[in-house]
Amino acid sequence: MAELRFPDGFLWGTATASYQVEGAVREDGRGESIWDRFSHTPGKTFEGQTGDVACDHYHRYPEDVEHMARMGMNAYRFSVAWPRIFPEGKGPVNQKGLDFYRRLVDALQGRHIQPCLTLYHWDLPQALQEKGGWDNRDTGRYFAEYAHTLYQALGDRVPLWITLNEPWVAAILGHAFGQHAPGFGDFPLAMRVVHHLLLAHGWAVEAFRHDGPRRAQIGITLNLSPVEPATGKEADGQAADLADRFTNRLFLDPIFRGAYPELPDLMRSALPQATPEEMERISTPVDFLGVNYYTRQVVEADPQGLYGVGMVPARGDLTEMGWEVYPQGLYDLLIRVHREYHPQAVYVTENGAAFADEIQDGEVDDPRRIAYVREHLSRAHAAIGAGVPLKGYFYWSLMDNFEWAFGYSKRFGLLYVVPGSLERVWKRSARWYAQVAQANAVPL
Ligand SMILES: CO[C@H](O)c1c[n+]2c([nH]1)[C@H](O)[C@@H](O)[C@H](O)[C@H]2CO
Repeated sequence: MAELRFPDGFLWGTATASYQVEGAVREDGRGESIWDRFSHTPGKTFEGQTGDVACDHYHRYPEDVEHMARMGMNAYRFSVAWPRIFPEGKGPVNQKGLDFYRRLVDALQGRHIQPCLTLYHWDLPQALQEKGGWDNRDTGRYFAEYAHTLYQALGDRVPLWITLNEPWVAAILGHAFGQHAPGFGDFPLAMRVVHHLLLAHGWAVEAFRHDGPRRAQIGITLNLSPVEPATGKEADGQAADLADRFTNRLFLDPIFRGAYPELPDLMRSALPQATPEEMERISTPVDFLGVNYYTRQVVEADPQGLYGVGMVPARGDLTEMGWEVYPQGLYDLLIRVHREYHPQAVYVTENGAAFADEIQDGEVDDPRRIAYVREHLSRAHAAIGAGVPLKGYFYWSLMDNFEWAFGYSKRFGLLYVVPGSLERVWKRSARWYAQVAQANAVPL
């Protein structure tokens, strides 16, 4: 049978995040996070749903690790809840919180699954938010101390470390558009948060280089998407260039080039005046870039739009999130990032889709998810053939979980999570993905 073989040692994993799967939000000394506060604020999430219980991964992780092992996964990307380690964001360590992640890493290693640890996937301790959150530079210092604590506790048992998950989403959706925690609608604030998150990333990488684990690697995960103009008109091309600067290059340029991209005056003036030392720190070299890819953006010149940019509504094959299924975008993005930013290594740290999954007689047949993953993996394979140092792929997500403001209404998982019982049921895509991982090849 025709197949696309991947390089030996390629990582096949799934991804989750603490607030989306763990639950147990009051257990073993965990402090409140900004997502506890936000999800409990009326009107912020679908039907007021919260991550209080989520998938109860905090207690069910042994079963979940067993599912990963049965799927033949050799990697698992998860995030640590900062408020479990420092309930107040700083100060004395909560040992019980640290012990949970030690148990999780033990379970993964016991099944030969490489941990890939994200230090920050949006669940900032609420106590720090009350001191200004990411608008306060000190938060970045506390983040580096939190990172250092984990480096010491887990060290080389975690081969891959990610400082931040999608700082653009944390900054812009959380502080400019108000759709995510902490729920502000203040653009200048959001641009200060962009800079402070990048400083936090730099401090955490410096701490890693200074006395972190020797054989492990550190990087950052960015949400990236190709931006295309709706037409060949010059105005649409300019809109696409601006959208690319504001979404992709806003983080790629500081991290890999040590400077922000040219931005419109209003946007630029909202960024704090960065000193050369700060840009040096932000661009402390990383070992890899994590790419979260879901879809492309198509934009047009629109005087009513933000900075004159209008998003063209996606058409064609759409997921439950309304995102266009556009596998070619993954190839285009990987090639662009490789040629323009030259990361030493790249991982697809998230790629996946929500579809209207239904369980019937204990079965979940999800052919669209199988097609989605097969098409994206074929583009990833082509990118490797074109020279991109792609070392692994993490499907989002291991299981259906708390999809932020959408609550549990969007199912991305390979495992269907039964409401109420939280029983995990393999979707057909889980069995398909297991075959891919075990063969290290995609059947065509
Ligand atoms: C445009 O999609 C973003 O890159 C993106 C999509 N996703 C993400 N970022 C987040 O990293 C996850 O926590 C979400 O659950 C996941 C699915 O929505």
